[in-house]
This record gives sequence, C-alpha cells and structure tokens, in this order.
Amino acid sequence: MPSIMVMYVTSVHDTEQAIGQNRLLPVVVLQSAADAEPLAAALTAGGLRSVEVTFRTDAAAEAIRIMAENPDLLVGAGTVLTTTQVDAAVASGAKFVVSPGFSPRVVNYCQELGIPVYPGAATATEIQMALDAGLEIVKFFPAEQVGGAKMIKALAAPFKNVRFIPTGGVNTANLPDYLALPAVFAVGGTWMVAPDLLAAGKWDEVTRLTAAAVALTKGEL
Ligand SMILES: O=C[C@H](O)COP(=O)(O)O
Ligand SMILES: CC(=O)C(=O)O
Repeated sequence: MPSIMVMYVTSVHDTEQAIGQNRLLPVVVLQSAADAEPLAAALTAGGLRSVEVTFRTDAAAEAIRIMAENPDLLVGAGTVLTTTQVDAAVASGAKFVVSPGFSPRVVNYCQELGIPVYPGAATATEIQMALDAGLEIVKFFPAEQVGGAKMIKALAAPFKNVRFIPTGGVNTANLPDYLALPAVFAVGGTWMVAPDLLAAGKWDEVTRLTAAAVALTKGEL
C-alpha cells in the first residue's frame, strides 16, 4: 500500500473524533476563497473543530486548501458528486468527503484512497447499500424534508449500528430533537454560516451563532 493510505487510515479515527466531539458540522457554501481564512478563524473561535466546504461553488477547492491550514479545524469536502471532485478535495487537503446521496462510484473511489466518506442515505434501501459498502456513518439529507428526527428514530430501530448526520432544514429550534437521538452522530447545517453572513463578512456573528450552537450540543442553553 502507498504511504498515503497509512495517513488516511489514521485519520478515519481522528476524523470521527473531531466531528463526533462537537456533533455539529457546519455546511459552507463559499463564493470567494478570500473568505476562507476569516471563516476558519470565526468557526474555531466559536468552539468548532470540523467543517464541510461544499463543491457547490468554484471557490471550494481553494477554500478547503486555505481552511485546512488552520491547525484547529478538520476540513472536509461536501457536495462531492464525482471522482474528479474527490481528487480535487484530496489535493486541497480535505480530510473527509460528504455526498448528498449514495454514489457507489464516489464511495468506492474514496475507499480506494482511504479517505473517510459519508454518503447520503435517507431510505432503508440506501442505508443497506451503505452497509454493504462497509459504512456505518451516513449523511441523512434533506433531513427535515424526508421526515426529520422521527424518521431517523424509525430507521435506527433495524439499523442498530448506523449513525446519521442529518442535514437540511436543521436550526436551533429542532436541533435538540436530533441531538437527543443516540443514532445521530453529528448534525449538519448552514444556519451559523448562512450565505448572507459570509457575503457581508459578519465573522463576529458567525462566531456568536457557532458558539450558541456548540452550547446547545452541550445542553448548556
Ligand atoms: O447540505 C446542506 C444543506 O443544503 C443544508 O442546508 P440548510 O441547513 O440551509 O437547510
Ligand atoms: C447535502 C450534503 O451533504 C452535501 O451537499 O454534501
């Protein structure tokens, strides 16, 4: 095996620890890589250790590269739909890959590279596909629209070892419903990194919302 494999295998544990520590995964859509550094600083100041930067914009790869330089932040790539994007994410220093749905091609490729991958699985069939691929942590997207915390609770009954990262429509009002479920590994969302906040460079507000969300995960609010 190439030595790069050893590096990634080590990082599976580190990755899960970093995401699981906060149980919170901000989903970032950055229009400009120039915002990557202040955003990383704002998130870590709010107490977060992990972030997903989506390939929904052309700035993604460069933003990941810049944010990955922050030693306090574990940076992953989101909205990864192709193996070409996996390559771009890895080259930029992404430590994990997230997809909205289940693509055997993307999953297989990530596994070949040894980079942790969290594909979307929102039905029993998709969860079984993930299990067949040897995965037990999946994205659950779009969470609120497909049944929310109740749906996860129902799916967790037969799939006892599966853990979910619900994303889509989560906010401070429904966050506690998700966090109350042991099957929820972490909760994803944009509310602390809303596009209008990023566009306006409101980094203090990003930190405030992040800190409030982190406090919620700790049951402090
Ligand atoms: O994966 C990202 C989703 O689009 C989440 O967005 P949202 O938290 O604004 O619903
Ligand atoms: C929705 C999601 O998880 C993603 O875009 O990666």
